[in-house]
This record gives sequence, structure tokens and C-alpha cells, in this order.
Amino acid sequence: MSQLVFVGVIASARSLKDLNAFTGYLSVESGVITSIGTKEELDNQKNKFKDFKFIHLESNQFLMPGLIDCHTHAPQFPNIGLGLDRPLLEWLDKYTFPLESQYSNIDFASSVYNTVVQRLLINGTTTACYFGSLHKEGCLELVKSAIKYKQRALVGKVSMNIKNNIGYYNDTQTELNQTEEFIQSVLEFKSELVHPIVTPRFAVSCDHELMCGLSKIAQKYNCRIQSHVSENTKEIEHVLKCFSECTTYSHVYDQCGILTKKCIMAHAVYLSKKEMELFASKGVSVAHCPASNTRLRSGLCPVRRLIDNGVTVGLGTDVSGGDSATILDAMRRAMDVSTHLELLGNEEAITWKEAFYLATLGGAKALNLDEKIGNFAVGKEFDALVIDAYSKNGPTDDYVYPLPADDEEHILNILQRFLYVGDDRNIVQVYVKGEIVKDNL
Ligand SMILES: Nc1nc2[nH]cnc2c(=O)[nH]1
Ligand SMILES: [Zn+2]
Repeated sequence: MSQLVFVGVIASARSLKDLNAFTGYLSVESGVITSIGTKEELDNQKNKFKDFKFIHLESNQFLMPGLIDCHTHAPQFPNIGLGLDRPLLEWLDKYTFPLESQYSNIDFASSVYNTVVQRLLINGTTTACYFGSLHKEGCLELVKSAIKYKQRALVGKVSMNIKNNIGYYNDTQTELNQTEEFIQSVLEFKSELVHPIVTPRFAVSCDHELMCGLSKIAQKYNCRIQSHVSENTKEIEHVLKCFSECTTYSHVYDQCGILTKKCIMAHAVYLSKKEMELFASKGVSVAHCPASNTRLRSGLCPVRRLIDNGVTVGLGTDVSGGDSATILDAMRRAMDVSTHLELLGNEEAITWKEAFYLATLGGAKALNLDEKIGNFAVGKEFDALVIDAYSKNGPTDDYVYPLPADDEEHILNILQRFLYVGDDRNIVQVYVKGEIVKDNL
């Protein structure tokens, strides 16, 4: 595999409050970052890199870690931008379950999933945590698509055993067997990038027995587990009626052993302080999905409060409850929702630098992948984007200022411009584990 040296502006988060952006170099060997330093340090050891391919970034370009989508539904992409006129439970019955039930058709599954994975890579999503459908074979098509197009992915076969009006569910034993068979089939691919994730849909679609069985399977295979929690007030009411022994939604999952440090819960709009503390103490992460929370009118997720209570948070697009398949949009919507909460006097808005963190290192931590990805550090795998803040045909122009910015200001300008105004046209190259998966440079 090629040996690369990038020279130019390099930006990556060290923590929520510490965005490291500087002009320097970064070298990659066999998909792993082997050194990072200043231009002077590079000049002093030019010989060491004589066999490397050099990529000199232009002054409006920068290198950043790949975007991480902690929660999206691959089979729902054909509905993106459609059917957003119902609240969650009605929306599921009317639009979502009928579409998902089509994925017993392998050809349909394969065609949709190839398109979804390519779309996400174009958008700079180097890692995605996917919900599939109920169908084991259909979900294996999603695994194959991620492997084929070299996306890092967690793929879950959705589990449901509660009856609905179109028969989109399985009996408990079928679900448990198929989940285990799905995991075994994914492991047989021996992919370094793609792994299975156990996926009870939510406590409206799964009973206690199924959720307990699934959490045991997750433990047996040391798999991650994902679900939805406290997204919508009607959903919460329904869950607490079905599980009358529980005082909170989180308790329903906790009594099944689901809440572990390998667990990612989408939404968490209405968690009490106690539930947030429970999540923090168990190491449960939240995938914050602001677009979906607005489009389905679910609520305003208090992302600052989650973070302040010690919960690990990443961002999710939650297509097709969410109307956008890009984490750039999720960053903006997260800033917007948290600004609206600030305007209502509820919490301090997150900044663009914090949104950058949530989309990269925060997401990696949420998915328990931060030893490998999320930011640039020697030894981490190279999942990265080359951004051109003013790319040709892009959404914004490079205006000439009366006062030229100094180096530091220029770096902050191109970063902010991309975060607030950029789109996929500004993402000119995408790398996953050192391999190029999009190249418009
Ligand atoms: N947004 C969203 N919430 C859910 N809760 C259970 N299933 C779903 C889903 O598909 N989308
Ligand atoms: Zn979802």
C-alpha cells in the first residue's frame, strides 16, 4: 500500500474543547499514521520520505479526520425527504415498516445499499453505524456493499418481535437465531473495517425476553449493541405502559443488560438527570440526531446537558426520519438545536469547534472506535478528508478581504467556512484506512 505525506493545514480534535489546527505534515504507511509534525521537522528529515508520494495542499485546502455517522437506517434511504408529516409511531407504521419490509428482495437490497454506501462516502462519512432491516440476507448485502466500497461500518440486522399491522416482525426464537447467524456470517468475511452490531429496534418493537436474549448474544460475541431511547413523548408513554415495572425508559433496557459501554442509543431527547447519570456510569453513548428530531417533531435534544453529565455523544443522520445524509448537516442542525435551547434559556449552545469534535472524535468514542480513528495521532488508522474550502463549483466563494488574515486566522476561516457553508463539493478526497475512496483533487 502506498506511502503518503500530506503537507499543509491539518485539523483534528484532541478533545471537545481542543481543536488542533496547524500547518505541517502527516505521513501514512500501510493505512496507519506514522508521523505528524511541523514543516521544519519535515524539512529536517526529507530523506526519510524519499519514496513517499507527497500531497501538497493548497492554501484553501486542509486535511481533517473522516466524518462518523453514529446512527442511520440504510433501508430507509429510498424514503429520504418523503413522508415527514407524521409523528414517530405513525410514521413508522405508515411509511417506514412498509418500505423496510421490501428488503426480503435481495436484488432490491443490493441495489439500494450500493447506492447508500457510495453516497455516504461522497459525503465524507468514512464510518457509519447502520440499522438494516429485519432480513438477515438483505443485511448481508449491506455488509457486502460496505466491504466493496471500503467504508468502515457497523451493520445491524434489526430485531423486532412485537406484532404490527403488516406482519413486519419475527417470533422470538427466529430473531435470536437469525441475529446469531447474521453475526457469524459477518465475522466470516474477516473484514477489518466492517463488524456486526446487535440491533433491538426499540422497546416498542421488542419484548423483555427478546431484548435479554439479544444482550446475551452481544456479550457472547463481544459485539456492540444499538437501539433507540426516549425519542418521542408518545413512545415513552407507550413503553412505560408496556413495562409497568419500570419507572424510566432506560430502566427497561437496563433490566435486560443492554446498557453497557458497548451500547449506542439514538436520540435520548427526554432523559432525566438520573438516566443521564446511569448512561455515564455504564458508559452508554448517545447518537444525537437533530435533523430527525426536528423533522418528526420529536423534540429538542439537550446535547450540552448530556455532555455535561458525562455522556459520550456522537452525531447521527437517522435517515429517513432525518432528511439529510451528511454529517456536515448534522453538525449544523446540532448547533441550531442547541442554539434554540440557549435562546430558550436552557443551555449554552455548542460551538462549531465542538460540533467538529462530535462529528469526528466524539463519534469514534461513541462507537468505541477511538483507539483506531476519530483524530490524527501516530498509530491511528488514516480515515481522512481533504477539504477545499472554495472548490470550483462549490457553494461559496473566496472573497478578498481588505485586511489579509494572518496564518492562524486563515486556518480558522477555512475550517469555519466549510463547517457552516460547505457541502460534498468541498470534499475533494476521502481516505479510509489509507485507501482513497473518493478523488476529485
Ligand atoms: N427515528 C427513528 N426512530 C425509531 N424508533 C424505532 N425505529 C425507528 C426508526 O426507524 N427511526
Ligand atoms: Zn433511528
